[in-house]
Amino acid sequence: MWDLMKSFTQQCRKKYKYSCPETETTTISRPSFPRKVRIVEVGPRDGLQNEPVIVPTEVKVELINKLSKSGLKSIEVTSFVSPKWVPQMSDHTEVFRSITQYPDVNYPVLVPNMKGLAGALEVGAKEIAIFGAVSETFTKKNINCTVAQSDEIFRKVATAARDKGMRVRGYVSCVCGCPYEGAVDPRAVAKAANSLYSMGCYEISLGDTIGVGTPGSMRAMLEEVTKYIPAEKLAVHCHDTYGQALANILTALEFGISVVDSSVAGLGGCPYAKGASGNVATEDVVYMLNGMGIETGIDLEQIIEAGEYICNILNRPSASKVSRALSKL
Ligand SMILES: CC(C)(COP(=O)([O-])OP(=O)([O-])OC[C@H]1O[C@@H](n2cnc3c(N)ncnc32)[C@H](O)[C@@H]1OP(=O)([O-])[O-])[C@@H](O)C(=O)NCCC(=O)NCCSC(=O)C[C@@](C)(O)CC(=O)[O-]
Repeated sequence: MWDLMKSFTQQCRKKYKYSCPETETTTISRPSFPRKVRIVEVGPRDGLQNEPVIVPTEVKVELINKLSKSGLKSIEVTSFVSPKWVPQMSDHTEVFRSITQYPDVNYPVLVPNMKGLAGALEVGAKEIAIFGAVSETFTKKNINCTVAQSDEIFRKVATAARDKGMRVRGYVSCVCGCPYEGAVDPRAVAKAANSLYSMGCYEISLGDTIGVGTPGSMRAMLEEVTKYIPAEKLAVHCHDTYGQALANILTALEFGISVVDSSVAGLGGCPYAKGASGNVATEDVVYMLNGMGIETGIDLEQIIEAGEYICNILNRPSASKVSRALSKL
């Protein structure tokens, strides 16, 4: 048994390139993680879009203002999608116009088509996010078209937005699995990410929309995607349905990825991915990164306070383990 364990350990060392001295107390050399991580807060959009009861505009504005004070540099504010499809985001214009914008913070908005881009331009947004997916069924349910059609639409949107001087971020959904089609081929993820990259997206966020990924599937997917897109142009967007999000983020950090999407209080889910829970909680990501000595520039207390604020309004406990643990002290 012991021999078997020893040979397994040696295989793992080779595979994962750990260098361990053969002594009684083996120390595993640390993979080189990024020194700094930028967190993209998606709670006000990805988090709230799934709330069944309409959240008052002034609450959304107050939440975003609180988040702006925490040191976050990127807060996805709302989406300019069809109000028939996602009524919760129908106050996008008022929300965007009412928030206090800090000069060193980006306030991207999600845009599905040219009509959405027109709305974003009208309010003076400087950054948009477009969103593709690997799976045909998810794309049909989410934006009512095929993957090829969505590529065409987003290429037009990205070109027009960049012509107007806007920054464009791209999402790929279902990178570790699709709620309708199941397992996803990492090569298909690389193709979708590359397509967004070729449209001029400055960053591609890889979304584990239903949170089924594990460090194993995340690694396989990232190995494929990083063949085509440098790690410094990638972000990860991990939902925490199966409790794997922090482990998956750690895997991404090992690849040199230094941008992580997260949602205050772990709010959210996707209206077109039944059963998917919220994004990983921002509080939990910041706590982990603090513990690893990785800079985020974010004040954990202020994020916790913003999380408590929205949870009190929604009348539910926070999905952040860190926030729950600290509230018991
Ligand atoms: C794409 C459409 C519009 C197609 O929807 P459609 O019904 O095929 O569009 P249409 O062009 O036929 O238009 C239908 C109606 O919507 C209007 N319309 C059309 N576009 C807009 C617009 N931009 N803003 C406002 N109104 C719009 C349009 O004017 C028309 O109004 P009517 O003539 O019937 O009165 C629709 O499917 C849609 O809005 N989908 C968005 C769904 C969504 O927001 N999903 C969640 C975000 S994705 C996500 O959460 C995943 C992510 C990004 O977080 C990453 C991850 O976790 O994986």
